[in-house]
Amino acid sequence: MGERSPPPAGRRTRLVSSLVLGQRACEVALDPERGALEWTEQPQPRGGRESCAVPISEIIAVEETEIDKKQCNSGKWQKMAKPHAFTASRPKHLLVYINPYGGKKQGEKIYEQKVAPLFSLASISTDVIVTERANHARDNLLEVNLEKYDGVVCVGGDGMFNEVMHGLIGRTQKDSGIDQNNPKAPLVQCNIRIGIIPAGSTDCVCYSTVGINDPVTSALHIIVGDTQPLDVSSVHHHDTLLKYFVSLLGYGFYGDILKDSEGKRWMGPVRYDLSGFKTFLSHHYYEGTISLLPASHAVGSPRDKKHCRSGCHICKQSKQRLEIEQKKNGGEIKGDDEGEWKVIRGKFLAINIANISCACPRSPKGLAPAAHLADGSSDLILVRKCSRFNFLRYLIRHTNRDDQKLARGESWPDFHCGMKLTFPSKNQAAKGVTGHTWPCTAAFDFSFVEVYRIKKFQFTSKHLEDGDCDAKKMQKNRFGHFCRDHPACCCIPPSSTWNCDGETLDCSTIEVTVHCQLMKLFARGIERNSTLEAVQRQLC
Ligand SMILES: CCCCCCCCCCCCC/C=C/[C@@H](O)[C@H](COP(=O)(O)O)NC(C)=O
Ligand SMILES: Nc1ncnc2c1ncn2[C@@H]1O[C@H](COP(=O)(O)OP(=O)(O)O)[C@@H](O)[C@H]1O
Ligand SMILES: [Ca+2]
Repeated sequence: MGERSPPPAGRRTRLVSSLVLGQRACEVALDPERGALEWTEQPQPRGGRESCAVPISEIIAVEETEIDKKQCNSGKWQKMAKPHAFTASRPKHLLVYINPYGGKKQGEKIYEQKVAPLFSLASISTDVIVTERANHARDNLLEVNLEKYDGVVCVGGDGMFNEVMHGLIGRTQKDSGIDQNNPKAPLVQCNIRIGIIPAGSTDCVCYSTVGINDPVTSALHIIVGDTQPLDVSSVHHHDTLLKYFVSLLGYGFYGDILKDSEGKRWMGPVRYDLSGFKTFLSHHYYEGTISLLPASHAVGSPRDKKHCRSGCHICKQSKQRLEIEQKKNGGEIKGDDEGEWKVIRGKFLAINIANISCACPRSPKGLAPAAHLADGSSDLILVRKCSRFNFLRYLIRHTNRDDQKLARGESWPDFHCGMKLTFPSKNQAAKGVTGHTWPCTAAFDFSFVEVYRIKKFQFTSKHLEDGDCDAKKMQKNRFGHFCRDHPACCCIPPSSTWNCDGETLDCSTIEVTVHCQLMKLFARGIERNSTLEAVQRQLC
C-alpha cells in the first residue's frame, strides 16, 4: 500500500491503495483513527459507488495470494509468518469437546465442516475430544492441564455447555480450596472463556448470548476473542451442591416436559414439542412455598421494555460493583444477604427462574425477555393455577413467532438478533391497530402471572414441608412422580421435578443463589439493530 497524502498534524497516517477484488477495482484504505479497513469501489461508467468497512479487530487472517509472482518477488512484498492475534484477547490454543449425540447428532460434522476450517484460517491450534459418555468433558476438565489453553469450546446443546461449565467452575473452586457444598461460600470467578458451537436441541445459552444459533457466527466470536461475562446460579439442597445453571431452572411445566422427554431422546429436538403438548394437556399444578430475596442492587425490572444488548450499561455497572467489592475483600466476592425475604404460598402451573432471557428458536424473545446476562440477578416467573385456555394464552405469548410480527404486509428478514418483524397492514393502521400481534403484549400481563427480580430463592413442595426430600426413601407412583404421603395417588402428582439447564434434579426442596459474572463466554451479547429497535419502541 502506498501513502497518498500527508496526514494532517496530530493525525495518524491513513494508508490508501488500489486493489482488484475479483473483476472490480477498489480503493482500499487503512484508517488508524477509526481502526478500520475500508474499501470503495471505483466509480462505474453507469455511476454508483459502494463503500464497506471492517474493524481491524474483526479481520480473521491476512493471506498473501499468488496472483502476481513477479510482484511478490520484486522486494516490495514481505511474506508474513503465520499471522494471528490481531488483538491481544484472541485465543491461540483451544480445547474442544464435541458431544456426538447432542441435538440431531450433527456435532462432529458441524465442527469439521464449518468450524475447524475457520480456526485453521485464523491459525488457532486445537486439541479435540469427542466425548464417549455423559460427564466425560466435566471429568476431563477437573484434571487436564488448562494452562496451555486460552479457552474451552463445547460443541453441543445446553446440557453439554452445562457439563463443561461444571468442569471449569469445579476446577477453579478446587484449585482455590473453596467448598462448593457450602451455599454461602464465596465462589472464585473462572477466567478461562467458554465458546459454544450450537449443535443441541434448544441451544438457549448460545441464542441468548449471541442472538442466533449459528455455528459460523459462534466460531467468529471465538476467533476474534470476544468476551461476555455471564451470571451463574447454584442450586443446593441443605449442605449439598446439586447443580449450577445458566439458562432455566423450571418446576412444574418445564420440569414435566423434561421428565417426559427423557425417554424420547432418539427423536432429537422434536421430543420437546411432543412432550410440551402432552404436558400442556395434563395441566398439572403443584403446591408449595417460595421464599425469595429481591435483588435490591439490580437496576430495572423483569417487565422492562429495554433489553440486555451488547455493551449493556446495567451489566457494566455490575462489573464495576464486583471489582470494588473484590478490592475491598482481597479478591473474594462475598454473598449478599441484605434485604427482606418475601414468602409466597400457592398452587403453581410453572415456577421459572431465568438467569438470562432464555431466548431460543422456540421462544425468540425468551421466557424472561428483560433478564440480563451479567447483572447478578435472575427473573422469577410464577404462573399460578389457571384455566387451560389462559395457560395456553401465556405459552403462546412467549413461544409464538407470529406474535413478533410488525411490518406492513410482509416480514422483514431474520435479523442478526433473531427477530422477525412485520408492520400492521394499512387497513389495520387506519383503524388504529399498531400492534395487536406485537411482542410488547408482554407474556407477564396476566393476573395469574407474577414476576420478581431476585438474588436468592428457596422452594419447598407442600408434600415435603415437614420432612426431608431423600428421593430414595420415597415411593414412586405409577406416573413416575414421587409421592410419599399419598402412595396411591394418581390424579394430581404431588411434586414435579426441577429442570436445571435441561437436566432433572432429584430434590424438589432447593436453595438458589445467583453468582454475578462467575463465567466468561466467547460472545458479545445480542447486537442492537438500532433502526429496528427504534421502531419497536415507537410502536410500544
Ligand atoms: C404446547 C406448547 C409446547 C411448548 C414446548 C416448548 C418448549 C419451549 C422451550 C423454551 C425453553 C427455554 C429454556 C431452555 C431450556 C434448556 O436449557 C433445556 C435444555 O436444552 P438442551 O436440550 O440441552 O439443548 N431445554 C428445555 C426445553 O428444557
Ligand atoms: N458421548 C456422550 N454420550 C452420551 N451422553 C453424552 C455424551 N456426551 C455428552 N453427553 C450428555 O448429553 C446430554 C445432552 O447433550 P446436549 O449436547 O445438551 O444435547 P441436547 O441439546 O440434544 O440435549 C448432556 O447432559 C451431556 O452431559
Ligand atoms: Ca442475570
